[in-house]
Amino acid sequence: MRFLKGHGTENDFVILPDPDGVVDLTAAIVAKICDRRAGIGADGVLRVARTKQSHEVAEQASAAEWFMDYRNSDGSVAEMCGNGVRVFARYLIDAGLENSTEFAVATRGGLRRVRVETHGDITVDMGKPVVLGESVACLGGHEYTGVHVDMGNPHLACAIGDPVAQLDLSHQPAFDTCVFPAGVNIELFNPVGTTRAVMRVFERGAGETRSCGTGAVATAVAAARLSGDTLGTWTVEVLGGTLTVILDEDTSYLSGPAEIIASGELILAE
Ligand SMILES: N[C@@H](CCC[C@H](N)C(=O)O)C(=O)O
Repeated sequence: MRFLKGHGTENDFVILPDPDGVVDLTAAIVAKICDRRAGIGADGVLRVARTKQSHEVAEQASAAEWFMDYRNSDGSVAEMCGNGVRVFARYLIDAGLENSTEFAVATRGGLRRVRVETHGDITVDMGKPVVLGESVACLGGHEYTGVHVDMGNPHLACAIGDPVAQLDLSHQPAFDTCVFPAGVNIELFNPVGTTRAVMRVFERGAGETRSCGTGAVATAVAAARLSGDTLGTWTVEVLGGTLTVILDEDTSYLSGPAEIIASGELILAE
């Protein structure tokens, strides 16, 4: 089958166009595609399906033609992926499947409106972040208290005093499984002033990635709380580049680059 490869601030995805809804994506197939040696290699898979044919999100069909069926690199299903939506939107435009500069994409986490900026970046309306309290992540013998933010998917965004560059994220930080029974994406960030944060992330189902869009918004929410605010524009620096997050009264926006870098033929054999 045909595939494309794309990334948003180096959060990378294999895109599988499936307009007729015929691809049966098992967890094993996804994990193999995402394997960086035996497969194409990616943080996740974006299956491009018609919303009206996708029973999980069919109620969004009147607003969005296309459903982003997102899978993590270990094959698990996730509700939302902020960078994924931006790369998905780039694919829809390049493929001529959307002709307007503003449209909606269906996700398991709900409808997300995207806008193509004149300078080429893609902005997503990420919805209003839901703050659900505080919890703790443990890494390298340290306990970091963070903010539990629901972005459609679960996040724990922890401010750390030291530069994030020295963290060892080769293993998942420990977290409270009673608070996060379905797992959690953990952001560790260093606030720099009142409008900038440097972030690293350990994603549920993928390990450390070079960027995470929902994680960048969760980080902005946690960083804003530290500076005694809840609104404003934040620059979130990740290993793979820079994202901009706007925290508004009613919603949040994520902006940044999104690129398609390759296409080819995938031989799907289990
Ligand atoms: N990289 C994504 C988040 C992908 C899903 C996440 N790993 C989860 O399981 O919730 C982003 O850009 O938001």
